[in-house]
Amino acid sequence: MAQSPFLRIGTRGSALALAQAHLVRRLLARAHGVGEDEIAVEIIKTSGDAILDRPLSEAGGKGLFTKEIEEQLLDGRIDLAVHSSKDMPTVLPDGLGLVCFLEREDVRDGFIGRASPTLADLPKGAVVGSSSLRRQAQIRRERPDLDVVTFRGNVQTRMAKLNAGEVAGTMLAMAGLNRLGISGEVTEVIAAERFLPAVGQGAIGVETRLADTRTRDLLAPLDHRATAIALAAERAFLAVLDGSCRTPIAGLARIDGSSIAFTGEILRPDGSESHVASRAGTVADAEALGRDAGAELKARGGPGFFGHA
Ligand SMILES: NCc1[nH]cc(CCC(=O)O)c1CC(=O)O
Repeated sequence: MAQSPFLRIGTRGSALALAQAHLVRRLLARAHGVGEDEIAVEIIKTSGDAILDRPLSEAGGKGLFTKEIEEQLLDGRIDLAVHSSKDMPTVLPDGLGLVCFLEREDVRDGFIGRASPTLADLPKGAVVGSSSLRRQAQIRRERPDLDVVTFRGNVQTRMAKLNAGEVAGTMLAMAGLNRLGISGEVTEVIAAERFLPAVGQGAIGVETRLADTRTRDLLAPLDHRATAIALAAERAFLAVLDGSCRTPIAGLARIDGSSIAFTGEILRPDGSESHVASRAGTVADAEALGRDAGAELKARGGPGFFGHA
C-alpha cells in the first residue's frame, strides 16, 4: 500500500460487510484506473457487533452498527463507509450522508428449511429463528402455530445454529446470501409480495462527509439512479414511521423507467394485524410518495400500534 492511499473505506468486520466493502473497492479501482491495493479497507468494530444476546430494538436500535464508523468518517480517518442500507437509521449525524447506492441485489427473503423445504410445510410447533421483527411477524401471520425465536448474530452464526439443529428453519435476505456465495442453501425463495422486504434490503449504500466533494465525485460512477430513487421513497416512508423501532415495518419501491410504485406495510409483532399502503407516480415524486404512504399507515395504525400508548 502506498503511504497515502487513494481512498480509505471503513466497514464492519462481518463476512457480509467485508464482501460489500471489497465490491465497492473493486468498482472504485476499475472506475478510476487505480490498483485495488491503493484503496484501504479499515475494519471498524461497532457496539452493535458486541451485542449478540438480545434484539437490537432492545439494545438501542440501528445506530449501534454505525456510530463508531461515523466517528471515523467525521474525523477524517476514513473517506467512505460501506453499509447495508437496510441497517441505516433514517437520520444521520450532521455533515454525513448516503451519497451513493449500488445497483440493488435480489430484494427477496429466502427460507432455509431443515425440517421441510418450505415454510408452509414445517411441522406444527416447529422452531423458526429470525433476527428481524418484520420477518418474525410475517412468519407468525402465516404460521401462528410456529415457535418463532429471536436469532441474533451474523449470517454465518445463524447458519451454524441451523446446522446444529437449534431451529428447524430460518429466513435470510437473498442479497446477503448471494454476496456470500451461499444462496444454494435456500430451500424456498419468498416472493416480495408475500414477505414484503425491509426498507433498503439488498441495496449497498455508501456514506461520506457531505463536504468531501473529492470522494463524492469518485463515487459518482458507482451510483445506480433507479436504486437511489427507490431508496429515497423507502427511507422517506420509514422516516415518517420512525421512533417506533419495535414495530415491524416493510417497504419496497419498484422503478420502471420514470414510473415508481411503492408499497409499505406495518404489522403487529404477533402477525395478528397488518396494514398496507401503496402509491404510484413518477420518480420525481419518490420521497413524497413514501412520506404519504407512511402518513397513511401512521394514521391507520394509531398510537397503540406503535407501542407508544
Ligand atoms: N441486519 C443484517 C443484515 N443487513 C443486511 C443483510 C443482508 C443484505 C441486504 O439486505 O442488503 C442482513 C442479513 C439478513 O437480513 O439476512
